[in-house]
Amino acid sequence: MIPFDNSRLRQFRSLLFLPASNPRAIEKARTLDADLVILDLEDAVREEDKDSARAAAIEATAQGFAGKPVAIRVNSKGSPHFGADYACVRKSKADYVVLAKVDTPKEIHDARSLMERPVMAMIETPRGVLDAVAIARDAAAFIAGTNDLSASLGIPDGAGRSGLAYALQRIVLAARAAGIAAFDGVYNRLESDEGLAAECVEGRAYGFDGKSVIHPSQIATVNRIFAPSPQEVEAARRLIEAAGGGAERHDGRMIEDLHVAQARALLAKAGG
Ligand SMILES: CC(C)(COP(=O)(O)OP(=O)(O)OC[C@H]1O[C@@H](n2cnc3c(N)ncnc32)[C@H](O)[C@@H]1OP(=O)(O)O)[C@@H](O)C(=O)NCCC(=O)NCCSC(=O)C[C@H](O)C(=O)O
Ligand SMILES: [Mg+2]
Repeated sequence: MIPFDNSRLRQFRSLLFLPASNPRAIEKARTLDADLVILDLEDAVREEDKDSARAAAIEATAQGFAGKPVAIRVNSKGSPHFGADYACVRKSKADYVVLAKVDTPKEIHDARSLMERPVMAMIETPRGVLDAVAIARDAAAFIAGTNDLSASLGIPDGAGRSGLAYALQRIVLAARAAGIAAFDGVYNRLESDEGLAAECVEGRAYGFDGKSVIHPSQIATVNRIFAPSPQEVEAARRLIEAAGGGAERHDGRMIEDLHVAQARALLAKAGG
């Protein structure tokens, strides 16, 4: 099995999806500040474009994304496209695979050995949510598929995310129990920066490491909100400096060693 650098995945803030069938988007992605580029072979690509999208994904990963890591999202294990998709990944220079609609731990285990890449699992089916703890054991990271989940749970369009709360918490819980990264789903609206920002704040409060994006205009907001703010960085530095071990008073609150570890993790996410 291919090992993966978990500490690198925990640093990602924005995961940019784009259809592998869209050459302009591929070109554009090379100039953008997303932390991970995901070339989609699944729902964003029309049936008649699947073959050319695979060829484009191979070519795009060979050319690279200006040093940025890149993943290919493949159709689920049960799909008629899975075989050709996995052959595509094997020929590509993708750093990661994103496997859509993961239902069982076996799918991840098999994909990891078939494709010889770390596999990020999309948790976007009721069964996937319920089996998340076992699925996390072989996954490199989780990505919440909030569109598919909402649809399969019967949550009406525009009803907000309250009906997803249990699933989102379970995705983060299972990821943390296995020590892997967890990323929030996409925000579909393209012209509501406020709505996107609110969903990022909510996602960070759930414990997600970062968020999926579908358009260049969403990257800056996600990167800003999922990176520690200058105030958080300053507070973390002061806490580490002040801490002497055990329970102590600091800045009008109690701190212990776990808060020092938390502050160090925050500084690592901030880049030092
Ligand atoms: C959503 C879009 C279809 C909107 O397309 P469009 O209106 O044509 O975009 P713009 O004209 O505003 O684009 C401006 C320029 O930016 C480039 N662009 C657009 N999107 C991307 C992108 N994602 N990555 C890179 N570059 C992008 C355009 O090419 C324009 O460039 P230029 O012509 O040079 O100026 C479109 O944004 C899009 O297709 N987004 C990605 C959709 C996608 O990948 N969906 C699949 C993943 S989401 C999902 O499935 C979640 C999950 O499974 C779940 O269940 O929730
Ligand atoms: Mg989906």
